[in-house]
Amino acid sequence: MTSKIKATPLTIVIKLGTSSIVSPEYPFLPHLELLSSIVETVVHLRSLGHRVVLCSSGAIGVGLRRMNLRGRGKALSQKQALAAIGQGRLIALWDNLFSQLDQPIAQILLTRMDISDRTRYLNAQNTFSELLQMGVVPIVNENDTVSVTEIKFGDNDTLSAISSAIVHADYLFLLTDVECLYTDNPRNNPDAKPVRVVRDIEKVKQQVSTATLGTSLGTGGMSTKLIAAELATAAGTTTVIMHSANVKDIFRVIEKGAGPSRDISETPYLEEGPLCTRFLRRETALKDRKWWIAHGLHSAGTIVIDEGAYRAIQRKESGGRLLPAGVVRVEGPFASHQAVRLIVRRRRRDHHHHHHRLENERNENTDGGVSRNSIDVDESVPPSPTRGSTSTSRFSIDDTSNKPSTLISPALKHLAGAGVGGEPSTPQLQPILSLSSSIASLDPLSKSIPSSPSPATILSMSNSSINERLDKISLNDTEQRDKKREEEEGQGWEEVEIGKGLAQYNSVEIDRIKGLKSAHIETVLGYSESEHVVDSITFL
Ligand SMILES: N[C@@H](CCC(=O)OP(=O)(O)O)C(=O)O
Repeated sequence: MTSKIKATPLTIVIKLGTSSIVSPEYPFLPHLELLSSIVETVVHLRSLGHRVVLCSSGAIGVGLRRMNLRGRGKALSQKQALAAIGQGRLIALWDNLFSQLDQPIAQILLTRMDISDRTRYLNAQNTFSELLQMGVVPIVNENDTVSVTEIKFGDNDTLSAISSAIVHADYLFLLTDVECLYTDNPRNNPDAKPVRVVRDIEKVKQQVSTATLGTSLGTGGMSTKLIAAELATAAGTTTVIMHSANVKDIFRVIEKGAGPSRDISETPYLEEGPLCTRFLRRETALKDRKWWIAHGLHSAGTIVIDEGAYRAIQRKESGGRLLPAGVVRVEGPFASHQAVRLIVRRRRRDHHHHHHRLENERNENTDGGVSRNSIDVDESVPPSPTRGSTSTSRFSIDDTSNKPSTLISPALKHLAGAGVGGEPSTPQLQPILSLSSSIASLDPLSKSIPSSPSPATILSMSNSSINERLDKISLNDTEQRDKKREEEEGQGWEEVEIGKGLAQYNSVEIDRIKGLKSAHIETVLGYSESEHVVDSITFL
């Protein structure tokens, strides 16, 4: 299989979807042969000195089998109950298989809330690190029992990417029931070609439609895999989509390595070897804290800045901090020290010509809907729609490549949810309501945002009325912002999301001092905590 010589130790995350763990139809039998081969691979990787984390879905599927049910029902509570039934048995199954080869495992159940809170994030990181040092294989799943919409990752592809960032993984393997990303749906289009290497996920997302619902049990699909790849590569993790039946190819992939190079001439070997799609990690990975701000932390509001401010905050001397003078608009409510999205408002750059140029480029470079600039298409391999699997996965690729490209990072769109749209099949993260971290720390909100309840009002409301109220606020905000944006776009302006940062004042305060020099902060607010309104800025 591979040499016995110890390799440079790598940290490897392997994600297995529900379809790889149980059969998608009643009676949801576990794929024991496949699971055993995963276990052998992981133990072999460990014997070569690598650290391995497994991200395992399947709790609901195993729960269904235990209860002898035919379907999981629609209610969230039903899914949660089934996950609670199945998770124990799922981990017992893994423990059983791993213990045959004397490999200890650990169970890690996470929710998005654990990632949004810096202390909990660091605690999770410490636990992972300790386990890996002890030679244990952590097995991660979403903590479905407590994971309601507001705090859900939604799919384990995203969870595995976040786990990869937490452990600073070198590789993330997304094992699924197709071999790789294709230029089109190989089931419907015999000319569909495998995509071997992806250097620019953003381009691929614009050019390949990946609207897939995943299997009947899983929630992921090709689109969530691209989002996961975007998150993981930003954290410095090379991400690989591979058929779970080909799990032993992992050795060949890591033997070849996959540097961050964007230049195909530097990595020609990547186009050969096992059939899979490799997303090359970003040349400059975001540092842990910056990645966490950009992707782990939920943003509570938005600050729109002008182009001058955008130029200023890009300079090193700014220290990644924003002065109030450059603020054009504030969308809240948010408290000081909460994360905010940063958007630059700028004149449209010859939009018409730009659009046409993009169209032309797309037509010139496209074969089966995918540009050759951003990906490498394998002409030699015939399309082979899934093998060895009874899965109902719809690998997709209905063509939506002509849709206008979004100005907002799809990864953030997926994670931030409210107010920035999202793919219909992807669960959205709603505004997180943590009474301890968000509401209790809200500074008094002035009457200048009439729709915003005061903290006292919020605290006296029931949880459901708080949620309703916040939903309304964010809906109003979203509607207003969309309307304003439409008006402005018509007048030759556009707004582009550029990053995130930590607010130094609350939304009402920043609204009052926007456009002013820092020296005036004290005069207007009666005090001045900082001359900056946003700190720790992280660009997308
Ligand atoms: N956490 C849930 C499944 C989440 C999910 O569906 O993930 P996936 O099968 O990877 O799309 C479970 O263990 O059943």
